[in-house]
Amino acid sequence: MKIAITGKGGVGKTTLSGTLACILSQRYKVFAIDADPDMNLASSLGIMEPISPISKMKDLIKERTGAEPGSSFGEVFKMNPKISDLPESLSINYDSEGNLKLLVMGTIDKGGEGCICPASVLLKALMRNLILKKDEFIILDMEAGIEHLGRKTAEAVDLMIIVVEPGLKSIETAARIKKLAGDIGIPKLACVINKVSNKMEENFATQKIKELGLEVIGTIPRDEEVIRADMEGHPLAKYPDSAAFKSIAKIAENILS
Ligand SMILES: Nc1ncnc2c1ncn2[C@@H]1O[C@H](COP(=O)(O)OP(=O)(O)OP(=O)(O)O)[C@@H](O)[C@H]1O
Repeated sequence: MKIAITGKGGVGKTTLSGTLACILSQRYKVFAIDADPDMNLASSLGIMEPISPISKMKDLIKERTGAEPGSSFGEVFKMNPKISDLPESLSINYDSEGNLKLLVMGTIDKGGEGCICPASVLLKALMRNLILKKDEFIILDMEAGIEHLGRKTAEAVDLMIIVVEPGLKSIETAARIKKLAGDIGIPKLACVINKVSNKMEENFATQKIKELGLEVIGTIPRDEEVIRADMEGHPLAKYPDSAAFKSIAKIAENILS
């Protein structure tokens, strides 16, 4: 199953992605893909060493596409680089059993819309390969803009989760994501409400999401343990008794049911 996690900046996409990946990897093979420019997924898994994103692997980009990253406009390079071996060779094993693997995509400094440069061609090909070919769980931590998924890749995403927090800004972003997701053919959308402090906030967000015609598949409370885990550089999965972890475990069950 392929799950893309999106939403406005700072709503908790990475916390949800990392924790869901940990929970699902207890039963399934999981590829966690960091496609968010902030590249925080590794630290939400408790991996503190710096990781070089694929977008910055100059030698690899040159070897596979035949061109230097950032090469000048008009340079000829391969549009269909060979990438089938890369998901395994470039991923970082999170656990000793190899059930949870992490891939950090990185970002391309775009010169304009729809940048076609060697690095972006390689990343897109890699994403397509992972999403279309792998039958494991894929958890894709994304930025709010989802156009770069591309229509063909989007069709292979089974579920897109939009994370919202109680407040109109993240709901407005959810509305925009819903429209884009419809445009590129994402088959199923659902919302998770994060950072909920009380019933009033939960009711507010639930009502707004309903008005958008979206389903809520879970609510995560605002929880000091999430902040503690973040400060200590631990994954939230290290705090299985925390209210936030338990709520995400329920969301995982919901997804699997
Ligand atoms: N349920 C929660 N309770 C308390 N704090 C939370 C909760 N969820 C997330 N946070 C905190 O909010 C901040 C943003 O979370 P996170 O990095 O997961 O969001 P994001 O949407 O991935 O952000 P970005 O868009 O910047 O990548 C972090 O400091 C995190 O610890």
